[in-house]
Amino acid sequence: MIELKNVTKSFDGKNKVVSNLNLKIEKGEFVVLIGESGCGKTTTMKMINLLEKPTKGEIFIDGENVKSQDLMELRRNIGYVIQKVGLFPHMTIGENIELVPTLKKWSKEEKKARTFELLELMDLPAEDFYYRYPNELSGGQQQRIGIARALAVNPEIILMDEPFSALDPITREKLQDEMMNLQDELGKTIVFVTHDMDEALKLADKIAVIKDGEVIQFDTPEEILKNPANHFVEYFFGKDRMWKTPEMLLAKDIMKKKFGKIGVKGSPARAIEIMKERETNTLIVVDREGEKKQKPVGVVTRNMIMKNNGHSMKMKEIMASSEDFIIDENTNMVEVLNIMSKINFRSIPIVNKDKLLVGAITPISLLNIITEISPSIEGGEL
Ligand SMILES: Nc1ncnc2c1ncn2[C@@H]1O[C@H](COP(=O)(O)OP(=O)(O)OP(=O)(O)O)[C@@H](O)[C@H]1O
Repeated sequence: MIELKNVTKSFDGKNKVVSNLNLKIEKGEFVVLIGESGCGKTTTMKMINLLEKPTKGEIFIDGENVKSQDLMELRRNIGYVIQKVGLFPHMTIGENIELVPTLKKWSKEEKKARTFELLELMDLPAEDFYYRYPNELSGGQQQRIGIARALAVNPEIILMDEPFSALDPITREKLQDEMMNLQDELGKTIVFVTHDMDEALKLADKIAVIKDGEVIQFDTPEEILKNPANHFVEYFFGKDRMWKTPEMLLAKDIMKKKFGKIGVKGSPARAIEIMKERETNTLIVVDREGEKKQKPVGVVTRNMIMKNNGHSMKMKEIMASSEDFIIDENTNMVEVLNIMSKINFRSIPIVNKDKLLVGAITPISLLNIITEISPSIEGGEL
């Protein structure tokens, strides 16, 4: 775990570049620092491995103050990747990756085995790349070497300062995907600086939005989009961004908590009554009456009731069984729309992990969410 406690940094003794900053990064978390140019992202990151010294405040790694650690050891044990990868041109790729293992006095065999392993991990055939020089590699390949080098001694923590920003968009996206796979596999604690919102939303477990050297929101990408801490965060990420990333909208964000429902033993007459009260043509059928701990078992529409026309029948016989279309509350909007397109009624039950009914999605709830997140509609242009 990395903890920054009341950290302040001033280069000139007057202006605070980082101001009383607090941040707690859990083990295995991928944290992205984002903010406008000059807000203090890089300085914050550099203080973690003491490339910059805090003017005030303390930084702890796994509970130990970084100040009390041997500086060289500290830096060698934290992987560091920067934008211009900084490979030494006169050294082979193998030698570049083996820099820290050499400083740590690993044996030749150990170093080579590890470097081969890392090159394969980076999808670069080791037999070939090990012996090449940096200028024989493309920008994307060099950046992969930079990551391999940062991983060489298998550090728990990796700091990455805009590592992909000098790359073309396609290579950049490819490396982001690789980074995500790598993180799934290795589970490192990663602190990643970027000013690219899409990159932050894609990679981060948590995003720290920094403004004037202070963290103004530290949360998951979903929360930052759904509940921005203030206008700056909302403006910074763009109000319509949520709409561009519908996979971040979950059923629980869209669903209505109040909706028409009826027990399996309810009569058609009672169903029609509830439909009138609720001004709806569709009800969720639940396993038992009462407000709590109900499980959805089906959906009934006015048409189904009319077609059956048997007043003595119960909902159980009339309803469409919901086995195929019950949606978990954490299902994303893209999947919700997909499921809704396959059914021919207008209300769909949402359940929690215990399969209990927690809400319903209807066309109205979808419309509400579109209105909420789409700036053009908000402007009254509909
Ligand atoms: N060594 C230094 N000496 C003096 N001022 C510095 C030094 N390093 C950074 N600064 C200043 O501190 C402020 C924050 O810089 P920093 O590099 O941390 O910002 P950033 O958020 O990473 O910016 P960018 O996105 O443009 O890289 C800037 O105003 C910068 O000019």
